[in-house]
Amino acid sequence: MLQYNTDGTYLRNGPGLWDLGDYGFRHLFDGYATLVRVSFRDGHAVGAHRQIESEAYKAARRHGKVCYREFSEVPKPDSFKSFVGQLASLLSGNSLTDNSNTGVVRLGDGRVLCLTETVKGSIVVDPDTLDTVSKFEYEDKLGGLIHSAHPIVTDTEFWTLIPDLIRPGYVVARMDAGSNERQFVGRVDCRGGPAPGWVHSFPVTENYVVVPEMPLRYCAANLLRAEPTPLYKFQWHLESGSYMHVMCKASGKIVASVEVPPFVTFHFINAYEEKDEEGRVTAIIADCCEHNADTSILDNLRLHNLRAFTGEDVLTDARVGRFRIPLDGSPFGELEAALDPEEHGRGMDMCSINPAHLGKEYRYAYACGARRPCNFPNTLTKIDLVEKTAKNWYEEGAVPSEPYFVARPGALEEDDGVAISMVSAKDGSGYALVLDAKTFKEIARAKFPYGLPYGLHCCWVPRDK
Ligand SMILES: CC1=C(/C=C/C(C)=C/C=C/C(C)=C/C=C/C=C(C)/C=C/C=O)C(C)(C)CCC1
Ligand SMILES: [Fe+2]
Repeated sequence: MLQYNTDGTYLRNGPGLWDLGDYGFRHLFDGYATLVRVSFRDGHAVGAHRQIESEAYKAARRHGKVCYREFSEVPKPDSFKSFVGQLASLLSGNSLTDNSNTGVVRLGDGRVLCLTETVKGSIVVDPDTLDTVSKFEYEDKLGGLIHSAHPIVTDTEFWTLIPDLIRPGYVVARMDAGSNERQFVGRVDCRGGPAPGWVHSFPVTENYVVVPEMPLRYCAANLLRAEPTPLYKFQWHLESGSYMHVMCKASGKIVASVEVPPFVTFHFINAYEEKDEEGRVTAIIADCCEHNADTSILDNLRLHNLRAFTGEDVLTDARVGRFRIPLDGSPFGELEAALDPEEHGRGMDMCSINPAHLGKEYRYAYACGARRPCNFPNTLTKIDLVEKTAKNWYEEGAVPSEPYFVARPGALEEDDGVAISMVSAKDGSGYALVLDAKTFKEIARAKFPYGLPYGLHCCWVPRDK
């Protein structure tokens, strides 16, 4: 029995199936999407899980092999002729996967959408039955084969970033809730390197969209390769420089474009406008889970490494990277740790915040941290960005997923609510864990009758919506 007074459904998406008969994927991000739901009602929790019926998943089941280009694996060409065919289908996007194994969002109109980095991998699901309902197709002419896996979604709108690999840059687009038509807002041209930097996510403030350009850039040649390269579909171009661009949401104009120290991030936490005493915006503050400009995290997340913990501390260090992007025309921005990374064991990823603070000044972030030695983030951490401290939850041998913040209905304080995570216990069993977001102490746990695979991102569907 759960003593928890918010009714609704917690959904979590992630790559949950890595084996096809005798064949096993090698990277965490390749797995076919598994959707999990935990519905809270009158103090009770009921759970379910289901595979998302993407074309890539169905074809793999049918043929017993990889049939589309996944994060690291590609279908094996049977002959040179078929390789040429694959090349053509890559350019048209036909061979790209629609395995929507990364995020799940509830749109303003109530539709629930699972997402990955390919545009075609946007799939509408039913949050109650976990049925795969339909493809989500854009009804506009913006095109693009890939996009940021994390759009910014509110009750009224949807912001997305579309990298342009032909003319290196990014298109910023917005869409009204209830619509399938993105509107072009503006374009950012890359300042360095042969291709745009990987944009798994990006932050916004009330008035601006922040476009990161990191030196880990898409690589057309690696997209074509049959075997995974050390950086998969990407390449590290330290010489290209790293930049942060700021676009005005209303006009689409770039109001700042600064060079920053090199960085590697997948997940931005939040951003807000810094103001002076007269209320003028002087800078943009943008926070992210930053991997100390080291791409080894991608290697850390190979299944071979994740399944073989030897007791050695192999998880690379990460921090809350805080960018300060001045709006006074200065050419450089700053990047520093927002708090001492030791506070969260130098592990930092899979973050959430109180959505009421999206794009605004905020104090708390929830994420996965580390208790060392470890090969994967193994704690839940609540970051206090004002006090520069962290509260940590840890259970020996357990692997928790993203702590997802859900506000208490009627909450006035930023941390009045719960953080929900799904935990794989040391013995292989699993449970949903509900932490009081204020104290970061356990309120409840609901055991599953069986263990579930690791998963990535979450959303919350309130019961009366
Ligand atoms: C399928 C294609 C691609 C796919 C890219 C995908 C599926 C990217 C997924 C990225 C994810 C899930 C990133 C999550 C990061 C989590 C971290 C760092 C957690 C750390 C824990 O400490 C492209 C690569 C876009 C190319 C086309 C084909
Ligand atoms: Fe992500």
